[in-house]
This record gives sequence, C-alpha cells and structure tokens, in this order.
Amino acid sequence: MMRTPPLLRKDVKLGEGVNLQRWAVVKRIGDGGFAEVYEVLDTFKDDEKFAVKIDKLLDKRKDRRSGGTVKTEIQVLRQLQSCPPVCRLVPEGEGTYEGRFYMIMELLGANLAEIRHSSPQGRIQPQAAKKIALDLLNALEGVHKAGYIHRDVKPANFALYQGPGARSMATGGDWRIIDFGIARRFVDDDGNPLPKREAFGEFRGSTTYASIHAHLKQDLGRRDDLWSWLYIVVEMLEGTLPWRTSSGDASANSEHSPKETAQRLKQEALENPHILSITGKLSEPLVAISAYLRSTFFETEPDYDLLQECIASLPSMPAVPEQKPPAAANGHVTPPHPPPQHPPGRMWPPAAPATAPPPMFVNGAAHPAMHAMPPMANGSYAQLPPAAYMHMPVRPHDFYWRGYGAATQHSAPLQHAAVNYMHGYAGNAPAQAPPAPITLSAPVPRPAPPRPPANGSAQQQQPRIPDRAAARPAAASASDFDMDDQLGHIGSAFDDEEFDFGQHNSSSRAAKRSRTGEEELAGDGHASKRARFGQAVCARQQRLGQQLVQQPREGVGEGLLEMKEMAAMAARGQLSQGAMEVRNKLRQLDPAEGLSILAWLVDALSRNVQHDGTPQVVQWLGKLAAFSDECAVRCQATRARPQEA
Ligand SMILES: Nc1ncnc2c1ncn2[C@@H]1O[C@H](COP(=O)(O)OP(=O)(O)OP(=O)(O)O)[C@@H](O)[C@H]1O
Repeated sequence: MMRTPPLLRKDVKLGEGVNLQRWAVVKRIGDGGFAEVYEVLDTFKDDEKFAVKIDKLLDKRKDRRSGGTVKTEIQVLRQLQSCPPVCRLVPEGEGTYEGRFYMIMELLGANLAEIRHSSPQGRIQPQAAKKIALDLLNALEGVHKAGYIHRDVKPANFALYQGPGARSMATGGDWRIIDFGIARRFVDDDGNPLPKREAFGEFRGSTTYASIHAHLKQDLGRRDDLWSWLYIVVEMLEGTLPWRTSSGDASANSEHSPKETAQRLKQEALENPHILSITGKLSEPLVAISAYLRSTFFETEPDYDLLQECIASLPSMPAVPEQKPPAAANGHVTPPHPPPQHPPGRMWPPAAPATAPPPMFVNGAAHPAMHAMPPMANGSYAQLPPAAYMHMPVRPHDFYWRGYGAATQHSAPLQHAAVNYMHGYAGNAPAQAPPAPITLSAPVPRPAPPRPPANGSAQQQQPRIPDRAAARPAAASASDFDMDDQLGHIGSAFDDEEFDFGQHNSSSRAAKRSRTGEEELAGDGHASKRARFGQAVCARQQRLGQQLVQQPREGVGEGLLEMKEMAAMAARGQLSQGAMEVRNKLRQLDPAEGLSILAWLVDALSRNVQHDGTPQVVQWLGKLAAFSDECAVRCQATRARPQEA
C-alpha cells in the first residue's frame, strides 16, 4: 500500500512531495552531464533506501549532443544485470516523470573520486589501491565479456557497494561500476566483434581519463576502457596525473587547452610511461601494463589475467617517502626527472650466468638490481623501428609475442629493466651471493633526428647505423660497452626513417602509426612476412643463444654471421616447420633462462652493430630486446604469484 512520502529536504529539485511510483524522493546525491541522481525510499519496503537516476531537464543538460539518456542507459543496464560488479536495477523501477525517464537502482556509497580526494595527498595506500585496481579490472572484464565497452571509465563511475556482506574500505571495499550512458555494444547478435568504425566524432567521456585513441577521435574498443583504468590506477598511487594542474583540473593558465595538454602528455607517456609518475620512475608492473596496452589492437581481446598479475606484483608498501609534486609556473605538475648519475662501467661481468637468479620481487619490493635502472630522460632513448617486431600467434600470457606483434615499437624502459635485472645476477659467481652493485653509463642524450631533405627524397634514404665511435670515442672498448648509448643511437637512426621490413623505404602510414601509437595493420602486406621472419628469428635465437652461453665471447662474431644468414633466409621466405617447433620450445624455457640467453644475445649484437650496420642486424637487436622484455615481465609475474598466494 502506498504510504505518505517523508518530509522532503529543500534541495530536492524534482519538486516538493514527489513520488516516483512507490519511491519517495529524499535528497539529491549526484549530478552529471545529462542526469541527476537522488536517494529515494521504497515506501512498499519499510522505507528501504534506493537511488533514482533521472534525465535532466533539456535546458540543463551540459551537452545536448551527448545523446546519453536514462532510457538508453536502462537498455544497456538490463543486458548487464547478470554481471556482478554492475550497478543493480530495481525491476519495475522504470518510468517517466514529466517526460523525463528515470530508473531506480541500488543505492551505492561514495565513488572512487570522492574517496581519493579525501585521502592524504590524494593517494590511496598501495595495498588498498591494488585491491581496488583488481576490482575495477574485474568490473570492466565483466562488462566486456557481456559485449559492452563502457567508454567513460573514470573514478566517479565506480561507487562502493554498501549492501549486505560489503567489505569495508579498510580492506579495499566492494566496487560497482555505474553510468552506462555512453556505453556501446561492440559485438553483433552472434557475438562477433563489430568492425572498427572510421571517421569517429568527438569523444564524450572524461578528458582526464580518455585514452589516446579517444583524443584522436578513433573508434573505441576494450583496450580504451583499460587505458582509462590504468590512468585511474596511476592516479590512486601517485595522487595525480601529469596532465592535471596543481589545482587538480583544467590547465587554465596554459596556452593549450586541457584536452591538448592531456593528449600531448598521453602521447609522450606511450614512449616513456615513467612520466606518469611524479617521481619520474613508474612502478615496473605499471610500465608493463602500459607497454602491453600499447601493443593491443582495436579488436584485441585484452589479457585480463596478465593485467591482474601485473597489479598483483605491485609493491604493497609505499616505495618512496611522500613527496609533493612541484607545480611549474604554468600550473602543470611536472615530473622532476632527476638526472641519472651512473658512472661508466662494464655491461656484463665476464663470468658465466648463475643458475638461479634471486627473486625479482621480495614482498612486493623490486629486486635491488631494478633500482639501478636509470630514469628515462626526456622520452625514450631506445626506440627501435616498428618493423623490428613481428606478429605471432598468441597463447594466453604470451602477450609479448603478440604485444610486439606487427608494428609495435619497443618499450625502452622495459628493455632496460630486463637488462638491469639480468645484470643483477648473470655472471655473479656464487649463486647465493647478493647481486653485485650495478654500474651503467649515463644515457647519452639523443641527437636531434636529421631533417629530411627539402626535395622530399627522404623515402629513398637507407636506414643507417650512426657512427657510435664518433659519438662516444672514449668508450668504444668491449669492456665498457654502454647499452644505453648503443640503443639510443640506433633508435635515433630510425626516428625519421621508418624501416620497412626487407624494404628500405618509409611509408607515410607507418610513420603515422609510430606518431600516434596506432598499431592496426589491417591489410598490411608485410605482416605475414614479419610473422615468418619472427619464427625464423626465434628458432635461431635459441640455438645461438645456447651456443653463445657455452662459447667464449670471441664466438660472437660467428654467431652474428649465422644470424644474418638466417635473417636473409627469412626475408626470402624460406622457412621450415622446424623453425616453428624451435620457437615453441623457446617459449617453454624458464623465463629467467630465456632472459639469460637473450641478454647475452642483445649484448653480442649490440657490439657488432658498430662494425656491420646491416638493417638485419638492427632488426635482430630489436627483436631480441623485445624478447628480453617479455622474459622480464614473465619473471615478475612468475615470482609475484607465490607471494600473493
Ligand atoms: N546508484 C547510485 N547510488 C549512489 N550514487 C550514485 C548512484 N548512481 C550515481 N550516483 C552518483 O551520482 C553521480 C552522477 O551519476 P552518473 O555518473 O550516473 O550521472 P551522469 O549524468 O551520467 O554523469 P556524468 O555526466 O559525470 O557522466 C555519480 O558520480 C555518483 O556519485
């Protein structure tokens, strides 16, 4: 039986004494772009509390073009009700009030934006942040598995469940995902993914958390929800994002719009994810996530397990003393990027690799070797040509095979992590001894890329290996070989000259891809060639790697010749079934073992690039570096798992 509604508070905008069917409006609790949210009481159920979301009056909508309405949201939410972390609708709780659609749903608590703002320095403790990150990821996975992309993933759209059995915030809370106003179904009725739409318009979600693809007005896929999720995770841990100003929002003092600033910094963060951190040194698992997301395609089904593993390997304790981000004159929060102070030193101790590396993560903390990783200065200095990577079939968790698939660029920070990690144990005589202190040469600033000739003949130019000796004449001996320097110069050589596999020309499409981080290769005739090349690379990689580990270092030259031969064979497409089999064996190697082999190979190839600048060698180097990245990430994941258990 309908009861008299309770006394209404003054701030109720729906109108005095409003009843929406049996639900009596109590107070306003939220206000978005196209709707308002009120707390209501169910007068049929002992005044149990619920929430109602109702369309704003048309003239109060921030953006009339948004198209988002409660009516469309109801349709999406109905499809997602079997997905646990999605906000529950009350059956029969839909209707219109003065022409405005409304829906009754469960009443949730504070949203993540409010909770973060109420935390000291806007940071959430790492242990709780990890739990929240996993909950949010689960929620997104559930939505994706149900065939939808949310497209407006932001902290305000995750709210605390406060019903029976809810966990307290002290243990991370229980999160529900809300606001499906601009969600979109990405599969057809048969569950097949819809093709990417071209010429997509302005994005309608939040600028702060929008993926780079949203800024570029591209069609959004599952990966874009996950980019937003990554920004949320970074913000929870860091207390801010680089594109936020000291006032926390729009960069009012900047000559660029907030959107432009966010886009530029997000673009930079693709190359160098460390700029996402106020310390200039982002946690390696987050770097890995960024590298992984960057490697995904529009239609890629994300590897949620891998993302979970990365989050699980995040430190549970704050790694550095609390630090306030300095605000630059223009109001931007600028990562400090302390200059690295590493004295020149040897790359590898000359002894054989130890059998067992020390754990990379002990109780969530990084292996001591990881600390030796020099902060990235002003962007990546180890870019390698996109064509250095190949596309390969994927197993779950083998994301680097896919990640570096096709035209992905190499993630410099990860590569250095791998090298440094290896450095921590490979060659330290007693396996039990703590890793020797690591000395790396300070990275040499990248020279400005050469300007293309005025006559536009850049496309005919051959990729060149720069003269390393000329750039750093005093450090040319094998004993003080400097990987940073070497990779930096190789990277510079390809800045403007896209190396197209087996061809020495540049394509505007590929160049565009490298600028935008867009990696789709639909219709790319070179993709299958790269795949074949990749198989061959891996086959020979294992054999030569084992040889090299057993051989004295003088044997490297011979190994290099064999590799070049193999590369030429791959380019001609003369590949065997055997190559595929060896590759599969290589994949089964213990990641640490693979890393050990690959570290030797990268080192060996780097030394020889100086003497023989063939493009194949550069490709090899890129491929090998990518593989050592994979090994490093897999090491992290493998070692983190028992810790979590
Ligand atoms: N079920 C709920 N329980 C409690 N609070 C809610 C609920 N749903 C939404 N809110 C609150 O209301 C606010 C606005 O809701 P919502 O984001 O759905 O509206 P919107 O118009 O789509 O917003 P925006 O324009 O920001 O996307 C949310 O940030 C949240 O704090």
